[in-house]
Amino acid sequence: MEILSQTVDNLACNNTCKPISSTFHGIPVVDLLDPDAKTQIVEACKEIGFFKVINHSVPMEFMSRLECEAIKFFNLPRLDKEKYGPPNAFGYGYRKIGPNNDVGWVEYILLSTRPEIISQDAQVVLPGSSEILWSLINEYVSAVKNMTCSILEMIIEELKIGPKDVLSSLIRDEKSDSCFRVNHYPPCPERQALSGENLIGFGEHTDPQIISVVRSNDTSGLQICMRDGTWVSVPPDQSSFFFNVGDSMQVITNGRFRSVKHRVLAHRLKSRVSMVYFGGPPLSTKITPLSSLMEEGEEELYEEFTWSEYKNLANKTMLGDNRLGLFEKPVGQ
Ligand SMILES: C=C1C[C@]23C[C@@]1(O)CC[C@H]2[C@@]12CC[C@H](O)[C@@](C)(C(=O)O1)[C@H]2[C@@H]3C(=O)O
Ligand SMILES: O=C(O)CCC(=O)C(=O)O
Ligand SMILES: [Fe+2]
Repeated sequence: MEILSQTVDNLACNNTCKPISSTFHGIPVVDLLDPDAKTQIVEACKEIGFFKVINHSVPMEFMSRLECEAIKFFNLPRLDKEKYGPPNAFGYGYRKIGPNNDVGWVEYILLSTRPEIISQDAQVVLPGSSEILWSLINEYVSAVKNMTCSILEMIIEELKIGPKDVLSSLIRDEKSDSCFRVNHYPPCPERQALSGENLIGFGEHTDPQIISVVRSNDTSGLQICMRDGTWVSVPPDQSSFFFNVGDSMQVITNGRFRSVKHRVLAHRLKSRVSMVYFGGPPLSTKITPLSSLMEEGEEELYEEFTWSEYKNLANKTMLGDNRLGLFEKPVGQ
């Protein structure tokens, strides 16, 4: 009990957070049927590193069926779920996020999307009775991956560099080190709700990959950090997708696109369920600015690294650390 109450206290959002404006209505919304969609996506990646996509190709039933099955899994008794964890690096996780003592008011399933790992995970991570959950995850991930590839191709077209599949081929590659996570944030405890504090569901961080795609139920909680350091709440929309620029994309564009800092606060009354696809390249990929994007005389802002090096380093950091900062070149060198 002692440990539990300590954990809860550690999770309270403290005063180091800058003031939060209420729900933000300025999130860029990109309608994929709009002829200007490509321009809007690139603009959003530069300005905020975050945008919402509507009129996409993923059927609503893929999302709602997966959400239903995931809720059934999270409703299992704790001991049953814990047979599939703690995640190493994949599996069921409860409260603990990553390998370095980060905690959140969250439970989750974390999976690789690599075919050989995903089939191995199927036995380890999910209960035999969850074959349905398993097939819904596969169906969902493959649809979201296709949509993500189209977005990456639109970005390349808008930047007027080629070839068109220079980024999408990385996440279509069968060795692509992409992963998928289903998060469940239970309502925050009564004690916390009464004191007026919000619990941190998932602490502030940037995603290390190229791009991440979030879909959630209708419960708010996701917040993004704007350029001036203020946190704004993203209004939930269960039929849309929210794209985050990741650290690797910031490097690939030599700082033109912004890897957005984000976090999740637990809701007082309602559960939040989110599904996040993280598009990552094969482990051996060199993460460097696209040469076709670089202007004459432009200097690379980061030291060269491979995705495997970055991932290994990320696993040694705390969630909120500035991982990319470790690779920044001193200005003027
Ligand atoms: C604390 C950590 C969890 C994390 C690995 C890390 O050491 C730092 C990055 C974290 C993050 C954030 C985005 C994704 O949710 C995630 C799967 C990822 O690739 O990087 C998590 C990692 C994790 O939960 O293992
Ligand atoms: O739950 C969410 O909306 C976002 C979760 C997240 O940022 C993550 O899993 O990396
Ligand atoms: Fe994230």
